[in-house]
Parts: sequence; structure tokens; C-alpha cells
Amino acid sequence: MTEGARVRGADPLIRCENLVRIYWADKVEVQALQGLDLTVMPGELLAVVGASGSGKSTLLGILSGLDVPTAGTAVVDGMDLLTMKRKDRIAFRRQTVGFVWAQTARNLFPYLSAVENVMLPMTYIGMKARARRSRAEELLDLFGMAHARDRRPDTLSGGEQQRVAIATAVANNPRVLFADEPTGELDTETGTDVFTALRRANAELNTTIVVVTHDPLVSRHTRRTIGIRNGRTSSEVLRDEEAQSTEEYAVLDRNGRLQLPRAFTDALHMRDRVRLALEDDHIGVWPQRMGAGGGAEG
Ligand SMILES: Nc1ncnc2c1ncn2[C@@H]1O[C@H](COP(=O)(O)OP(=O)(O)OP(=O)(O)O)[C@@H](O)[C@H]1O
Repeated sequence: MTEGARVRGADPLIRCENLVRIYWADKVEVQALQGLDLTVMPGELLAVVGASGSGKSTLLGILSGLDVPTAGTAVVDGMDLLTMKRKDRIAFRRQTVGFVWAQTARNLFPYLSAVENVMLPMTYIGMKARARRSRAEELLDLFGMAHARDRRPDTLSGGEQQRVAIATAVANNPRVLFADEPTGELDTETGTDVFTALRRANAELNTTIVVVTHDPLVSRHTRRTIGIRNGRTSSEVLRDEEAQSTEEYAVLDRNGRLQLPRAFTDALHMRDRVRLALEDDHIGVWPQRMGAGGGAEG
């Protein structure tokens, strides 16, 4: 990789600061990401959850090196994604990141068997045939798919195909695996099997995993879930597995900005401005008082 592109001393595996992505459609500006902050440490299994249009695919496109942000900082495994050269981008996509997509058919070649699919990415990095086969078999075994190694994808269930897809995606030992709605086409039970495979990849292969989804229930499977709203990280749910409890936080950015949940602001008819008060151990937020004539008193 080009020397200058590598940012030294970066501890998090993924670091986005004030990330902005603007699209132009028919001369209209669409701000898909509006100053998004995100930090992912090596070894994490993280979910990024947001409604349709919140900016999930845009974020994934940038972090996987397919798209380039308009402004801000995006660093993955020490690579600056704003300035990365074309040659580095190809190497980055082959070796640093792996993918599992929602559409099961998009992940695997239909005319190759399960083991051949898992072996394929290893040919790109010049691994010998015997080593490729042995690693592919190990990976299929790890995800409970050894029995299906000689079967083609169309003879496997959706959940089984996703487990082979996970084996294929981690074949070259990527630093981070991005899974875009990996359970989107599956029922709940089969979806749980796929999450078990993702957790196994995370625990046994130490692969950092970022799952992107519209389904808030995936937070049951991850320790940390980031919520994105209007192109910004707005909330964070932390789950304590031992205590079996979850705690939801609002994300406070470095400029002191946070997003109040819509349900809260609607319930108290908060609009345009609120009053703040510093207390000993918290900050109070009050709706603006309305005067007799409907005008604001402040
Ligand atoms: N190529 C593009 N040109 C113009 N606007 C775009 C483009 N891609 C995305 N957008 C807009 O950017 C915003 C964020 O889109 P994005 O696809 O990232 O959201 P998402 O959370 O992934 O949604 P979904 O879950 O429906 O895929 C939306 O308003 C979308 O219409």
C-alpha cells in the first residue's frame, strides 16, 4: 500500500468524524450523511440500525471503499478513505474488508459448490490450492456447514447460504466484515443461526464485525448498537450480557450536539427551541412556554 495513505497511531479500527456525503439528484442536494461520528474498536461486533433513508447504505459504501465522502474523516485500519489511491482501494477491498449482503444470491456463485465458493477469494491473494481447500473446509466446519461442502447454493436453505457466505467473506482474514441486512430475507429462527455464525467469526477468528440493518431487534445479538437518524449517529444501546440488561444513550458529539428522540419531543410539543438548565447531576430540557397570545415567553 502507498505509504502516505496509511495513518499511523490510529487506535480504533474504524474512525469517522463529521462525515458528510452529499448527492446531487436533478440539481437537488441530498445530504445523506450530515456530520456522522463513529468509532469501532478492533474485535467489536457492532450493529448500526436506522430507518430507510437514514444513511446506512451510504455509510457502508464509504467504509467499504466503494464510495468517497464529500467531507470529514473516514479511516479504516489506518487507511484514509478520502485520500486513498485507486491501487490501494483495490487492495483494501480484497484484503481489509469482507462483505455479506442481504440477497443470499449476491454472496455466492451459483455454479460453484460451497467449498469452491469459500476457496475463490483465496486465489486472489495467491494461496496454493491445497492450503485454500484446507482453510475452506475448516471455515465451513466452524460455521456448521461441513456437511454441505460439495453442494451448490441453490440446494441450500437461505440461512445455510448465509453461513457459507460468512465463511467466504472471512476467507482472506479481513480486518472487518460488513454485513448489510444479513438476515433480511430470513425468518427469525434462521436469522438467529446466522447471528450465531457472525458471533463465532467474531469470537474465534477475532474479526471485527459491523452489521447494518433497519431491524432494531438485532441489538439482542450485539453488545453495542448504534442508531443513525438523518445521516448522523443519534443513539447508542449497550447490552450487558451478564446482567442481561440494556441501557440506551443519546450520542453527544464533540461539539456538544445531540439528537432528542422524536417520540420525546413530540410528547412535549418541543419545536424550534428548548430551555436548558444545569442541575447537580443532570441537564434539564424544557419546552418553550407559550404566552397568552400564543407568542413565546422563553
Ligand atoms: N446515488 C444517490 N443519489 C441521490 N440520492 C441518494 C443516492 N444514494 C442515496 N441517496 C439519498 O441519500 C439518503 C440516504 O440513503 P441511504 O441509501 O444511505 O439510506 P439507507 O438508510 O441505507 O436506506 P435503505 O434502508 O432504504 O437502504 C436518502 O435520502 C437517499 O434518497
